[in-house]
Amino acid sequence: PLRQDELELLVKEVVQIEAEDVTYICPFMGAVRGTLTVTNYRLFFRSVNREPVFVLDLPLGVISRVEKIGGASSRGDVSYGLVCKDMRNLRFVHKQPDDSLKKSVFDVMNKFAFPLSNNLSLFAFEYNQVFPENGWKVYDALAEYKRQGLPNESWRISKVNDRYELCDSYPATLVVPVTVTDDELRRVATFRARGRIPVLSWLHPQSQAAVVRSGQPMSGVSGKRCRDDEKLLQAVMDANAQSHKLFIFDARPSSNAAANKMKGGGCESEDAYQNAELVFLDIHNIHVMRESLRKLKEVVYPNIEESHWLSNLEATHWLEHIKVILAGAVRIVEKVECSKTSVVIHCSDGWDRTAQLSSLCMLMLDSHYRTIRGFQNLIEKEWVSYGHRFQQRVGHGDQNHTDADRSPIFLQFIDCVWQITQQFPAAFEFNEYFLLTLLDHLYSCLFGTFLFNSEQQRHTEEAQKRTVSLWSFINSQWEEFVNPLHVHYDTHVLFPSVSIRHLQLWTSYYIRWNPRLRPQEPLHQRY
Ligand SMILES: CCCC(=O)OC[C@@H](COP(=O)(O)O[C@@H]1[C@H](O)[C@H](OP(=O)(O)O)[C@@H](O)[C@H](O)[C@H]1O)OC(=O)CCC
Repeated sequence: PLRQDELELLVKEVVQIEAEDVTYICPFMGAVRGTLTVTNYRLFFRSVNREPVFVLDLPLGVISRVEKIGGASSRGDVSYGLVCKDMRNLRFVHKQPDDSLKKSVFDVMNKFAFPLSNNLSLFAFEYNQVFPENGWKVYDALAEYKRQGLPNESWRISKVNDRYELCDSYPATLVVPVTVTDDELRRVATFRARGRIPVLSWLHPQSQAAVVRSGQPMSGVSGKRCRDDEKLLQAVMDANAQSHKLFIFDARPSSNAAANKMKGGGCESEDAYQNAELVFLDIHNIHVMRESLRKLKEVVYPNIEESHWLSNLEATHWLEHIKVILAGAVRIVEKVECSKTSVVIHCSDGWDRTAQLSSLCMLMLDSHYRTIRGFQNLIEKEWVSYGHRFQQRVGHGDQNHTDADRSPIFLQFIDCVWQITQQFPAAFEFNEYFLLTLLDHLYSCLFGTFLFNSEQQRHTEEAQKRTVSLWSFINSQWEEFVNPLHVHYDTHVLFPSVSIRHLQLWTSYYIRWNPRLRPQEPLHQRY
């Protein structure tokens, strides 16, 4: 590849402004003078009069907010802070242009960093690079269900959501027990949060035990029941000859499930679901997770206070949340694999914690998802097609950085995947660089894969025609993302240890920008 320190424009990428006398205030090296170039996709800073040259190459989508720090100094210098979504903050000082009419480089940066707030479209809708493979074809729901041996004598493919009229955040293709009719499904949809009815995510190839996902039952404070919902869950259980029990995993703390009753939500009562056992997994909500990452960023960037490192890390609760999510997924895997029992996973809405749990348990249960293409399928299925609200959780191109619906749920999932790769280094076809690249493009707004909230929205906005899939790019340089240690075992089920002693802070991601700490060296060995 070309030398990284030259600005290499992508197709449709156009320089918007260039400023000569800009100084980057590096927290580690101090002031670095250089030129700052802003394009419709990225910010590119290159030092002058310095060996080796220092470069910052940042997709504008990573910027969470640009804030002016203080007014112009006596010498007309203005200082700006760029708070980023990828665990770093950048600080620049720029000589205010003499005639204030001229747009400053930061005004231009603001405009292209927040296109949605400036009546511009995301760069992904201009970027039309052609790759050897069309990544939008990587995932096909029917092919994936066929791979799982579906439909079969117990499970059918329903078209009840064909034009998203049953549930606008679900995919058009749903798998349900053969004994439940579409009309019954429509009645169940009125009883489950946002119409997100219990549907099949994964079927065990040997035991036929099922992993089913859904939104919470809208039982409310009065404990309303829905016969069709009860029949559906009974049919899920009956579809598995191996077991006379159904485990319902409610991802939430039981207190939150109770609190949701006030808003009409709630959980399955054991008298209404006689053959079901209800288990709460104590995973906190999106607000708790957003706050936890905010605290983690504070303790890792820019400086790591050596003396209180471990207590500061513990105080963020980040690794505690990772542990609880992994522990929940392992409990589900034990039920499905060892007890051959079918499970239903839900939370409040069924698009954050439920997606984390269903995708993590499928990753442990089915080695297909541990291949590069299989993992792409897993994300397209359990996250993209089942309506994880990527746009809302990330806030692509939107300047409203205080939006309480933003939350690092997908990052948390990738962190959990990374933890499992550390415990089973040969079990995955992909490497750490693959996971880091995915996260970079969660924010970059270069590809269409993570830009929407639902399959319906993706169809309406013709995402597949108007944007490039991240998988087109990934699969065009496949060898970069392969794990050399990988050995494929078809029927290997992974049971990761979830004790906090075996979990690690993912320093290659969270402490990526502190050059003094070489990420390949685990942090705890340094203190
Ligand atoms: C008095 C009014 C009661 C009330 O507002 O209930 C609302 C709940 C909000 O429910 P919670 O489950 O705590 O929080 C919800 C979940 O995080 C859900 O994700 P998921 O898909 O993982 O479910 C998000 O989509 C929702 O935006 C969020 O509100 O708030 C709480 O339960 C907080 C209790 C500490």
